[in-house]
Amino acid sequence: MKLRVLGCSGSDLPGHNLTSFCVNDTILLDAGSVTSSLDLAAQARLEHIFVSHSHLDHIKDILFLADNLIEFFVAGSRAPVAIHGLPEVLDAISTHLLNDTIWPDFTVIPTDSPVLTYAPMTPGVPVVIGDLSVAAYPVNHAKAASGFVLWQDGGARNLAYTGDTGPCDDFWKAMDALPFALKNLITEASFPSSMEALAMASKHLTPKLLRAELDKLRARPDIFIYHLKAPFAAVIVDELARELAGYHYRLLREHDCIDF
Ligand SMILES: Nc1ncnc2c1ncn2[C@@H]1O[C@@H]2COP(=O)(O)O[C@H]2[C@H]1O
Repeated sequence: MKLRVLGCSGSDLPGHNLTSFCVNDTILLDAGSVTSSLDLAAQARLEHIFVSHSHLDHIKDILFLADNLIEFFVAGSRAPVAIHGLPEVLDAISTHLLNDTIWPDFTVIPTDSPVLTYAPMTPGVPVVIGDLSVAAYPVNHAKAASGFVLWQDGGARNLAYTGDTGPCDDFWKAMDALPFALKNLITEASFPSSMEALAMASKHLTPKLLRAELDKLRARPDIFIYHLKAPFAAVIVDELARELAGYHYRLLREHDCIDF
């Protein structure tokens, strides 16, 4: 599976795009920076959006994407873009965002061929899209949040994405219980270790907390780190080098294109 980084920052600043990854040109993992990263033709190829949680930095471009795509739906010529996620996450988007107050409800317009549809996920139950399977596993962030595991070829190729998360046990237990060995992990390091109290209050990780989380895993995947808060990035990078000594890891960058 080909993953393109549209945005991987924990901050919205020039040169720092909010979280969004594009998989195989048709699937988004989160939608923080889609419409400013992909041209219209690329946006029109999108068929599925997997939303980890309902914080604005992970969903805001669902709004602008829906508006951009309406011309492709007038004739009823294609299926709606499916928004996948935990029921609580989709309820939050429906209640607080696509509610005809903050933004038009593109799940009912155009009436004969809506742009968007909700596809609630049950944790651990895969959504199958061609030869790719995607399953949600709860993490510790916001009111409700999940990461996702994506796999192909019976698990021979696989990737887990935690989304934003603070310390949690269940996600790591689920990763070790997968019927295949986890090979790749995208996870977060938002704040420096000196800001652990804020990280815990906002349900995020520091390099020190991340190390403790990784030590819960029996699997030893390659690690890809995202969601650094830009003002603290230099410190976080230094701390990661110390805390993750012995782990194979790299920092994600916008425009990275990785074949998992
Ligand atoms: N209790 C808190 N105190 C200060 N900042 C917070 C708190 N909770 C959340 N935040 C900030 O609000 C942000 C919302 O998006 P993030 O989860 O990326 O990161 C979060 C923190 O930067």
